[in-house]
Amino acid sequence: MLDTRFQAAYLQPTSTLPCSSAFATSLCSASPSVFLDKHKFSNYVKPWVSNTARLPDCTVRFPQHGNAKRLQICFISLSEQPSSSQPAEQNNVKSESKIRVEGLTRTAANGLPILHGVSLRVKAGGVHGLIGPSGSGKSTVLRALNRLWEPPPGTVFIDGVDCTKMDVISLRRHVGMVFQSACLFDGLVAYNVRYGPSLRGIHLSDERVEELLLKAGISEPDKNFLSKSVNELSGGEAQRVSLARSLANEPEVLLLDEPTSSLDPLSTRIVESTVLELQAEGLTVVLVSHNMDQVNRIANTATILLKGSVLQTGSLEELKATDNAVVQQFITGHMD
Ligand SMILES: Nc1ncnc2c1ncn2[C@@H]1O[C@H](COP(=O)(O)OP(=O)(O)OP(=O)(O)O)[C@@H](O)[C@H]1O
Repeated sequence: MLDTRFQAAYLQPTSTLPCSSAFATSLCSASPSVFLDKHKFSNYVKPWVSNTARLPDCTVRFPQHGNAKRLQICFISLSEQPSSSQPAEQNNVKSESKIRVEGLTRTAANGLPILHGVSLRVKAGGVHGLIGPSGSGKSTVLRALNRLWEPPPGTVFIDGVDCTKMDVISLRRHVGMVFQSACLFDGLVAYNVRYGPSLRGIHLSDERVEELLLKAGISEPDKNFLSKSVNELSGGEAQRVSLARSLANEPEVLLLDEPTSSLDPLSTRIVESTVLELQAEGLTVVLVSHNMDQVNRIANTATILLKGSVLQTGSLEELKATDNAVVQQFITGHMD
């Protein structure tokens, strides 16, 4: 039986998605802590996926009969269930860092190391770039920050509180994440943007939805766009709708995993301006980007990761001033 919080989550709107077994595998490895009904899982997914442990991101249900390549996904990441532990804001611990990572280590199921003792700090209201070559562990660090995989206790702190001690649903509302490839719910654009607040009984007006879409870089988001099916969106539009959906929750921290990878230069600049505007209002941002120009435009601090270890972390000025030639190559965008 599932934890009662997650049974409740089953009642949330669902999305049915045709998919290949490869997609199912990547879904579960990208979100290794999805809660699921273990019986259905073992019937339908075991051949595809080895990690059955946890799924904080969404609930994945598999049909009892019929086409095993249709996943029914019940998203819970934006819902607010009763807290089983103290959320950060109710805890009186004060911290200079909005985010503190201390000796974060992860080892893959096959024993291969992914992260070795990563430590970094992000000040409240800062934009922190996570830089490094492909496979260096940037997304793994990012996903630990809102427990898309469960970091070891005592390694990830938000406002000084160990994130593993927080209610995961509350954590995710305050620490929003936008993935490189948008993962939208079946249905209309407006439904997606309204989804998080609607779970708290808040209905966003069309005007507010349009405003959020505009902030996310959609130019002239009119009623026609709001009533568009997400299946009709381009990759770049879907990425921006996904950003608008995160912004609708008014997060305190936004985790951005290459948020402009599918965008044209103009839309990229609009998203960057939004990040800077929100930062001015106090939002803390962690940005994974391969684009060093972008990091230079919007980040004030950064961490360079290399093979799962921190090469250097600090302000961009400190990184630029270092004598380390490898750091210099990263920071000037001459190595990736
Ligand atoms: N669940 C997992 N099981 C096994 N290996 C994993 C898992 N998650 C990540 N890895 C491996 O860990 C390494 C770091 O992956 P990660 O996605 O964090 O890198 P990245 O720096 O974000 O890469 P990119 O820039 O290409 O997105 C990769 O070699 C990846 O294959």
